[in-house]
Amino acid sequence: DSACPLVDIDDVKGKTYDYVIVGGGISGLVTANRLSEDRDKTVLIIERGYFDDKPEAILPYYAKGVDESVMMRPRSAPVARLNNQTFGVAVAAVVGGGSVVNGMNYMRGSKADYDNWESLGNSGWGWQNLFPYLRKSTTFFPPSPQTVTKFNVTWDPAVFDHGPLSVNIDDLLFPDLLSVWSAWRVNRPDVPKPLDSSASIGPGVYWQANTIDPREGVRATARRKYYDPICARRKNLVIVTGQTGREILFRGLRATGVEIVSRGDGSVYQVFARKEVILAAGAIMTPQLLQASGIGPKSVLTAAGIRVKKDMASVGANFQDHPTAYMSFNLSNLSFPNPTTLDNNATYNATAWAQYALNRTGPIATGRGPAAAFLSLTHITSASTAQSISTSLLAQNAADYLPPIYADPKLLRGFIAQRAILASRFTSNTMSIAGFPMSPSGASPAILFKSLSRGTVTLNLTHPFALPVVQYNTFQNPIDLKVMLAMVRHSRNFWKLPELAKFSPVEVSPGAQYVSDEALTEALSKGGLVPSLAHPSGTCALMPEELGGCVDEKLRVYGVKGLRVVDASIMPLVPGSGLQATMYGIGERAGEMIREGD
Ligand SMILES: Cc1cc2nc3c(=O)[nH]c(=O)nc-3n(C[C@H](O)[C@H](O)[C@H](O)COP(=O)(O)OP(=O)(O)OC[C@H]3O[C@@H](n4cnc5c(N)ncnc54)[C@H](O)[C@@H]3O)c2cc1C
Repeated sequence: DSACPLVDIDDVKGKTYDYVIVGGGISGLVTANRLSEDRDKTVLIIERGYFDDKPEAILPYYAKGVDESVMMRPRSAPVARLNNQTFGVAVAAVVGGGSVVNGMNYMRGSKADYDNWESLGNSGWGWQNLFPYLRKSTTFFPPSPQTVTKFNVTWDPAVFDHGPLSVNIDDLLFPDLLSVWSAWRVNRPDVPKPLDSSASIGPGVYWQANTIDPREGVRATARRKYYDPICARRKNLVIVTGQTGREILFRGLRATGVEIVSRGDGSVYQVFARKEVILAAGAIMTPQLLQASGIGPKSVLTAAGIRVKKDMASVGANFQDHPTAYMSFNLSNLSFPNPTTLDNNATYNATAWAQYALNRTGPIATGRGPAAAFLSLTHITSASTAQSISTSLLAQNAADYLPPIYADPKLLRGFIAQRAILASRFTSNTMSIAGFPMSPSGASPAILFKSLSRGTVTLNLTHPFALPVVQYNTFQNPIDLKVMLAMVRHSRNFWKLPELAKFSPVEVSPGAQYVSDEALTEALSKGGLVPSLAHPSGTCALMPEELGGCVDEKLRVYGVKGLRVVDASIMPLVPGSGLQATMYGIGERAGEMIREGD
């Protein structure tokens, strides 16, 4: 299926295409697929990475780790409130982008997450408008009837379609999952009927799908599902690999093409866009490319010696991710098999690989986490605490807890608009603020979905074409820490439930000895807490320009012509979920919108 002709760079140099897309990750490949449905239009994708056919890119088993050979890992700037640690920033560089290396969890945000986008002044970007595209991208594969019955797995078939991306719920569910699952549902009359998280219902305890094709037992990637099946037939779609788009070319303020540097020999050449240049390089690299091309904060561009084409503070601001406390517990008396059996039991391991070789099923064809609790602030604290957090948030002088770029009045106005929406959601039980993936192994991450702190992505001032400077600014806003501490305590209390006593859970990280706010904060800030779950977003936000937006409702970059952004940079507020489901939906929508000349 991947017998697609590899295009030589010499065939592309100096040529003109209708659309030039920078980045062949999720959004780039989905957009390209839909654009090239019109055979009269030519589409070129420029991708920094290469096609990767290693087992790591194909077997679901390998999602337990990340194949570093296809990653760029810019080192973040020190994070002041995490003991000045620096962190490797997860940026995929491979055809298929994040979909080739990610954890394969397929989850959509809740309705509220997308409605928040619309409330920021982005008409047509609420759940109702986005849902058809989320749905359109997917085909759902349930587990076997036996598994469905034994675990009472539930989902709503109406939220899936017959789209290119196969998503499944694993057939292999570990027996102890039943205990953990029912413990999450104890004392939770307010949590809605469990479904699959793709139903976007809001806070609750849900099954969650994986981007796996169970018919072949392989990871379902943007490449495998949106590129391989069409590449041989669509002569109007071309991808060049190992090529980095380093500067957008302009005639006046109209984008006319891209300057490219070849990873192989460093040669530099140009390609041209008759209609549009489309950025799909992801939330870390797109703002870098915009800034390197003269679109970004004047202060940064001037300091880097770049001529300002459009002074825009929003490029690289509003950076959000999901800080995560990797809590863990030692569990005893686990049933057989459990999530650790594959690594600990040689016989089971050998049988699993044999089963995979025979018919592509079993543990090697299985995803990582079939279920998670998505909780609101009122769930993890109480209605009155949530109210007081919301009130104290609104009472803050916003600029006190934001990076210096927010001296820009539009950016500050935009943040204050975001804050008003989040503060009201904090008390409403419509939006998940914390995620707790569920595994009967003792691994118990606590994911903060709704940071109020904002990071930045900025050019390396002395080497503008090098990897950018990533400032997470985790916990700059003290409310984030307050919520994270509440989440850690919530998780501790969870593992003390009588329903889980048979496992005799013992907290290993951060460690039960850390009790006070101060002790817990110190322990977390020295280790176990990371600023990112590889969900960078927001760095060229879809918002009105007077609120510090970067792209308009048609994803066009403000102030210039012929230039759009379609990747995770556009999310004005990060959803309470992994990002890939939303990125497939945005790619679908962008492709249709651009094709129809909107
Ligand atoms: C390790 C990891 C685990 C994750 N786990 C999950 C998960 O379990 N569930 C979930 O929902 N989400 C997960 N995600 C997030 C999800 O995969 C991303 O949000 C999603 O891929 C973003 O899509 P995108 O189109 O914005 O960017 P990407 O998919 O990252 O695509 C960007 C592409 O642009 C290319 N590129 C960058 N710069 C240039 C340039 N200058 N020139 C040419 N090409 C360029 C890159 O090589 C890449 O292929 C994970 C991500 C990672 C990295």
